[in-house]
Amino acid sequence: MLEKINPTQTAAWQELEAHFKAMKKTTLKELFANDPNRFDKYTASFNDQILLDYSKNLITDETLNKLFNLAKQCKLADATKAMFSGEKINRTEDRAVLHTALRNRSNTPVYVDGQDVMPQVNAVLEKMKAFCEKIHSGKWTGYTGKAIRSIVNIGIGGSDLGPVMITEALKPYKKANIESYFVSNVDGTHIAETLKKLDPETTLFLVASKTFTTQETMTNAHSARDWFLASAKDEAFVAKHFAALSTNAKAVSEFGIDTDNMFEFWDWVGGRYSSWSAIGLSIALNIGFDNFEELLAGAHEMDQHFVNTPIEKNLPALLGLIGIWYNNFFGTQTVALLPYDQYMHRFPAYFQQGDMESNGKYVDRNGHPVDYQTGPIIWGEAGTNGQHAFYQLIHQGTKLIPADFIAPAQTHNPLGDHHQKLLSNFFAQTEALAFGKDADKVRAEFVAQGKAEDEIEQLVPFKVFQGNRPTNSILMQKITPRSLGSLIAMYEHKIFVQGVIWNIFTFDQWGVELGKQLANKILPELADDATVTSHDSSTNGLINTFKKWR
Ligand SMILES: O=P(O)(O)OC[C@H]1O[C@](O)(CO)[C@@H](O)[C@@H]1O
Repeated sequence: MLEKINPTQTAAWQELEAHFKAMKKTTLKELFANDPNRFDKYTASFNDQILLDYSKNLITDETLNKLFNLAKQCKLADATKAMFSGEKINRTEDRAVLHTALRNRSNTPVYVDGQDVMPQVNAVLEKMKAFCEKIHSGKWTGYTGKAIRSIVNIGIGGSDLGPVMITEALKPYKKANIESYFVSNVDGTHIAETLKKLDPETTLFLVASKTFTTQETMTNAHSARDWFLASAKDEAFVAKHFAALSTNAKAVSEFGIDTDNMFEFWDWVGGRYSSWSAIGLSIALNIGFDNFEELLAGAHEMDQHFVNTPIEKNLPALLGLIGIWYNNFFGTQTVALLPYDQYMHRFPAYFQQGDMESNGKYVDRNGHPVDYQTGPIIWGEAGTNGQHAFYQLIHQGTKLIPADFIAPAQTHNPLGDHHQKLLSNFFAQTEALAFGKDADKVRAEFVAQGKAEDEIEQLVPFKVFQGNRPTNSILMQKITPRSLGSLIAMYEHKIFVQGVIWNIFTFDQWGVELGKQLANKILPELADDATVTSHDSSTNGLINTFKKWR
């Protein structure tokens, strides 16, 4: 059951506030100096695939115990049970939240409104498998009898970011005879530039939209259809080149896609949690269905870990609670996700939606504005590119930025000493952030270089690194479909843990609606050149200047 507990009213929160005052002056240097076993104590591993080192955080046993108490007092275990068992914890939409059922490889029944959802989940997976086989074997042919070579996923938000991120992250597993493309932006440039690379005879479009009403996706899908028909001429051929991934069968058939070519999912799958559903078809086509199943298996293993592992060794819970420590007590505003793996370059963007659309809420589960901070701003970039861009501010800026460093021990491209160099940066950065460089060390370096004393004293302040910047290191053995599935599920559950404690509804996203509504109101106003006066002066002025200049 999902209770409505104000976290700030719990005894644990009050204790954490008092503890924070005592901890404020502690440094990572002291914490490590006082405890030679800190690494052993503050690491948790998962299946020999993922090692979470959270020792470089401003925490002690006392901090962790108080955070564990907070989780208990906010009834995290009950909320977890409620989610996994199909309770309608997404109350503002009256929906269950069951992305975990999509990857429930143990096949235990999961009930929504008294009905086991597993038979339908498995049936869609079977349909996806059969479809992948037909495409990969060349049995599925286009309107001129040629095999399909290009897959274009048309979707946005959760119907795009997961497929893009996972396809990129798993590029080493890509099927040789398939090229994947992703079109999301309603900016005509996105589809126009993509279509330039395609041959209508060998292209399959996947229209990916939970609702099948999203303006961007439907506009792009219609443009793709027009482009296709300009060559194919006959609407009957659409069935060979368009498939739909959706919950909305009626809208799919109205668009003209044969419902035989529709891969279904359900309202209990949130968009940003939907890569495990039929939305993952573009992934399965790219890496093969067996690898897609591996992804599901890895996520399922993390689900089992999350449900069954005591909180002290529970990776998602640890990440979530340590995140709360910074967000709500240190007052940090952001979290950087920094994957040291080029294939993972869209990982920060993926969890930007995953986290910010989930926990970017100021109203609690009672409908009252909160008087504490909720979801952080998520951002990041692949290492080492980020180092040469924004790390200056993380090292020497005035803001405290907790960061997760993620890297695989094994590379898919063992080229010379590239990977050693990459990983030496991965290790060096968290060391530098934690321990910095004090004035004495800076001075000693200058002296060794033979610099004059007055010059040294002028430069010292600029060269000091205060350190004490917290990080998590997430070392993976290798990025494979299975381990990536586990990693994604770990972050999904981290978000869940935080949403439970903040007493917010993590699985709705009403905050995206107003902009959509207003855009729909403005769209007809752009149809002619008449002066617009129906808005505020800024909006009127911008629209009228646009009309003059276009
Ligand atoms: O899959 P759909 O229904 O096209 O929605 C796309 C995206 O739009 C959103 O509703 C936000 O605008 C996301 O939650 C969702 O992932």
